[in-house]
Amino acid sequence: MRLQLALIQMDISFGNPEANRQKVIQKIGEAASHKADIIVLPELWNTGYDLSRLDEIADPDGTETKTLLQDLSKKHQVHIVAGSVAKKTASGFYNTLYAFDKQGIQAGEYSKAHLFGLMEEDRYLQAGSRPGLFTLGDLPCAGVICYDIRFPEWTRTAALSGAELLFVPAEWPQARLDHWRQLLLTRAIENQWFVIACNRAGSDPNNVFAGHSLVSDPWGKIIAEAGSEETILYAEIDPEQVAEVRSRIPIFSDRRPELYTKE
Ligand SMILES: O=C(O)CCC(=O)C(=O)O
Repeated sequence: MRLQLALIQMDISFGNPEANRQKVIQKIGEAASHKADIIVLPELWNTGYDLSRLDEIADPDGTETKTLLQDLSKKHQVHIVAGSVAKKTASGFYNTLYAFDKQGIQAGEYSKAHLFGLMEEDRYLQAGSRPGLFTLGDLPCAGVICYDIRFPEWTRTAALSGAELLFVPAEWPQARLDHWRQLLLTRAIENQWFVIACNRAGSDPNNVFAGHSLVSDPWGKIIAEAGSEETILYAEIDPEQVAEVRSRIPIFSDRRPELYTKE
């Protein structure tokens, strides 16, 4: 069965969760009316990178985000990979992805494992340490966030755990657009899965962001790619292509894990 994807490549209002929340409600409504099966949001869509004000603006325990996205996925009968939000907990702040199925049930939660020093995440955030595995309907999925795609061991771990679709919410800067595209396609080819990457558009006081959300098939072929402007990127995929590519070149059964034990 083919699936319709909608990636919401939005600009994010710096440090203004209420404005971002209103935009997310409107964009999810628009994507749902295009008959999307899965809607994807970018990284830190509630606050942007206004990290020094997290105490004031991060979502306490993610409660507001979870309530909103549960309601929207149920109302529109659509799976939502809700990008990530800044979350405030008793043990500090996290950059956390949530996923909800069409019934409005929370399917997954993942906190960014590799913190990006160039954007001061290591100063303000705590790192997650659990993999982001979840199921939408009967689709085995994984989520990682932005800088995480530079760590092939981490995405390989998710593929070895059975994921066939990788979701990547991001706030990736324009300055390294070439890395973004090459890393995403490489992660797709080496793990023979779909890569569904939703970046933000626009800029904040410190960075201009690249946009260029993209969807790659398990062969590394780009199915859809956005430009740099705010948009909703639509793409159609056939999840059965994963099994077909994995049987054509059987890298998982050809692996030699006994050779890969440097650490
Ligand atoms: O790795 C990069 O070049 C960008 C990463 C990034 O912007 C992030 O993790 O927020």
